[in-house]
Amino acid sequence: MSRPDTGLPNHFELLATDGAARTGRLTTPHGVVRTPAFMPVGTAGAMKGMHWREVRDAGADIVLGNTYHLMLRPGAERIAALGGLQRFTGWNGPMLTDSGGFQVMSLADLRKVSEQAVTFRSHIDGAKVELSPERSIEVQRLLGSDIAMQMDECVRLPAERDDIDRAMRLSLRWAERSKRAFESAPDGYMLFGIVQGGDIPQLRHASAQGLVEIGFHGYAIGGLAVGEPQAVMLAMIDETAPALPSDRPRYLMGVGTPDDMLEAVKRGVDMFDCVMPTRNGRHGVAFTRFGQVNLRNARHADDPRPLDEESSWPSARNYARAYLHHLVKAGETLGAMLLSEINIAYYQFLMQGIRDAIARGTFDEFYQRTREDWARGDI
Ligand SMILES: Nc1cc(N)c2c(=O)[nH][nH]c(=O)c2c1
Repeated sequence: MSRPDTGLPNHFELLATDGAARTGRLTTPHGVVRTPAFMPVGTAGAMKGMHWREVRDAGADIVLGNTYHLMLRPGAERIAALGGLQRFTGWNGPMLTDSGGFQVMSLADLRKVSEQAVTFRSHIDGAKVELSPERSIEVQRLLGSDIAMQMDECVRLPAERDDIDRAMRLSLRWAERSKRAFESAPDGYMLFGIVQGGDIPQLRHASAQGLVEIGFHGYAIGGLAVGEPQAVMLAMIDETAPALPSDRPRYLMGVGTPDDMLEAVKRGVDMFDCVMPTRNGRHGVAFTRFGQVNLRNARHADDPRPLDEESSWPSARNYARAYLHHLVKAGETLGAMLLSEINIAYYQFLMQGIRDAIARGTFDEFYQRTREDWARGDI
C-alpha cells in the first residue's frame, strides 16, 4: 500500500476499505462528494436531456464540465462575470473541470503541441487559440470549479514507447507549471495531477512518482479508455493505483461502463466520469441491473413490461418497453430524455451499492452478485 501524502491540505477522508476498494468523503467548497463517485458529464454547462434536479435526485454529488467547450462558448471571462459555473448553470453542487487539453486533441482543427502550449483553431468559429498550462488553470479558476485538472498530453493507444515517454515527461513539466499557476487559489479548491505512461508500467511508475514529488490534492489516472482493451486498462490500474498516495482521491478519467467501474473500484479507484450513460441514452440504449437493453430492437415493440419494476427510479419502472421503443424509433426527444435519466440513475444506484458494500465489508459478495445479475442479461 502506498504511503500517505503529507503535502497539500487533504480534503479527502477515507471512511472504510475492503481489500483495495475504498469508500470516503471528499469535501469541496460547494459540498461533499461520496466516493466511489460517478461524475455525470455536463459538457457545455448542461446535462444533455436532463434537468439538474433530476441529476441531483438520481444521486449525483458532483458533475464534470469541459473546459474546452466552456472557454470557447460562452467564454470563461463571461461565466466569471456572471458569478461562476454554479450560478451560471444552476447546478449548485461540486463541479470538476478537465484541463481542455484532451479535447483539443480530439475536437479541434489544426492543432499543434509545443513545450509552451497547444495551439488550435476553434471548431466553432475557426479562431486561433493558444491553451497553455497557465491559461488552462486561469480558465478553470474563472469558471470557479471545485476541482481543476492539470494540463497534460494523452497519447491514444496503441502507440510507440518513445511517443508515450515524450508525452508523459511533457505532462510532468506541465504538471509543475499547472501547480505554480494554481497556487493563488483560495483554500478548499483542489488541483489534481494526471498520471500518464500509456500501457508501459515503467513509464506509469515514473509519472506517478514525479507527480507525488510535485504534490497534488488528488491524482487522476489518465491515458486510459483511449482505445485499449479492458484487460490492458485494468493492468495499468494495477500498476498505477498502488503508486499513488493511499490517503488521496484517485480519479480514473473517461471511464466507463458499469463493469469497468466495478473492476476499477476493486483496484482502488475512487472517482469516475464518462459520457456513456447520457450518450447511450440518446442512442436508445438503457443500462439496467440486468445489463444493457437496446430499445431500438424490435423485440420490445409489444412488451408491456417496464425496464425494471423494482427500480428505485420511477421512469425505469413506470414506462413500458413498448413505449420507450416507440419513442426511440420515432426519434421523439422524450425518448432520449427518459433513457438519459434512467441511465444516470442506474450509474448512481451502482455507486451507492458499491459504497454501502465497502462500508459493510461485503464488497466481494456485491461484486460477484452484480456481475451475475449482468450476466443473466435482460430477461
Ligand atoms: N480517457 C481520458 C479522458 C480524459 N478526459 C482525459 C483528460 O482530460 N486528460 N488526460 C487523459 O489522459 C484523459 C483520458
